[in-house]
Amino acid sequence: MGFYLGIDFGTSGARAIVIDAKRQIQAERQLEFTESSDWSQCWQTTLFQLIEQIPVSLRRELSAIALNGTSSTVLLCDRSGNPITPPLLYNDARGRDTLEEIRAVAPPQQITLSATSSLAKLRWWYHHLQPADTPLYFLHQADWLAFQLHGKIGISDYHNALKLGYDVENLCYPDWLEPLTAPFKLPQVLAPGTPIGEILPPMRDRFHFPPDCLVCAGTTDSIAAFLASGATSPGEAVTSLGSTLVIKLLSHTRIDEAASGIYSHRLGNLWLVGGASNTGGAVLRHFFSDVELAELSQQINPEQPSLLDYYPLLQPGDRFPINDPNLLPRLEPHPDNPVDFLQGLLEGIARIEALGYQRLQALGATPLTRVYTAGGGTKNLTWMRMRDRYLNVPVIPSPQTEAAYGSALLSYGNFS
Ligand SMILES: Nc1ncnc2c1ncn2[C@@H]1O[C@H](COP(=O)(O)OP(=O)(O)O)[C@@H](O)[C@H]1O
Ligand SMILES: O=C(CO)[C@H](O)[C@H](O)COP(=O)(O)O
Repeated sequence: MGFYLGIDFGTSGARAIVIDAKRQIQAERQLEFTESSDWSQCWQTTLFQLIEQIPVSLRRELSAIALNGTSSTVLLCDRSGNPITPPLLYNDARGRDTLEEIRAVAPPQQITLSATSSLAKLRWWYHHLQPADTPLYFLHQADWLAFQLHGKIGISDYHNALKLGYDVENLCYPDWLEPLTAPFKLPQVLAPGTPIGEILPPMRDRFHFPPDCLVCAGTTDSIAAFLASGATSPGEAVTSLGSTLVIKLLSHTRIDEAASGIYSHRLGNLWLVGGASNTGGAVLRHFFSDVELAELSQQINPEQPSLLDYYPLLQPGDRFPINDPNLLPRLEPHPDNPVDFLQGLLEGIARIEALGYQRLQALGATPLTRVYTAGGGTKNLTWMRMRDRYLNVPVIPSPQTEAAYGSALLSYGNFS
């Protein structure tokens, strides 16, 4: 007995990692999402297919499972967990029109004051769905996926619940939130990693899990990447260069500033301060294949700054370090040489990252000492060198870059 399973639902695919009690990886599997018109169905199928790919000898000895999902990807379900409307994805900004009603009651620097926050999405549903005669449960992606395994409806963790307005300092929903969230049922919130319950018998039988295998409260994808990195000292940070750019700095001080989309997750008795930008690998992938990215990057001289001044976005709107749902992309002029264009994009993203860290320092976060890097951009050493130049601290790949590894550690109990 003694294996731990972490499952990461990212923006473009899902990964599973099994570790042993010495934190060594015993199995790793991944699946890309296919373009889907039914996301919840796609996630459920992917979850089950991923589990099936884990060697049955490991599954038979699993002690615990934890999942992470993309932050602010949310669902509305009936009491059996059936989604009653398509999920709203992490970057869906349709809630922008509800910000005034949130601003009217929320404290001024609340992270819910963002067009993509979970609360803004809940308010959008409130205004656009027919009233239901049965209770409707508001869940995050990670909550809903864990529910498939433990079967208890309405349970979340305080990482996922932050952008819904949960008070992570006092561990309760604040009074100002109640009038905004009725009549929806909000999840009960547990500390990430807390055991929720044993695996459901049909899941146990289908996947050959032991009956006492526990399903634990999860986290968000970029916090899981932080946990995987091994960063533990205040001043250490992790930048996730996946489809989006997310930065997280471990700090003694809590910081929340709505105008720059800066917020603080709780991590033990410290804070993970930072924010998430819509820039990142998704913009690179729009213009280049991964093979082109690798080849063209080798032709860039990282010591020679580009003269291009891009703010790479695929559509108007950013969350951090400028929280403005109407912010325009800046991708002109477009040089003929693809190497120059790619250099402009990589530098533009590096400048946004540096601006984010500068803002955190200006607001009083613990001084930055080093930046670990997780996500698909980690393999780009040219980019790493450019970022080193902008950040002025060592930029190094995380020893473990996969969020699924962080969730596996969570299920092992390291962070509860
Ligand atoms: N050599 C590279 N340089 C920079 N970015 C890369 C490179 N290879 C892949 N990527 C980027 O990595 C991203 C995928 O990373 P990943 O961590 O899997 O994302 P997510 O989990 O957010 O979907 C893609 O958007 C792609 O553009
Ligand atoms: O952009 C994202 C989707 O990949 C990030 O997961 C997200 O917004 C970061 O949020 P959090 O700090 O709550 O983990």
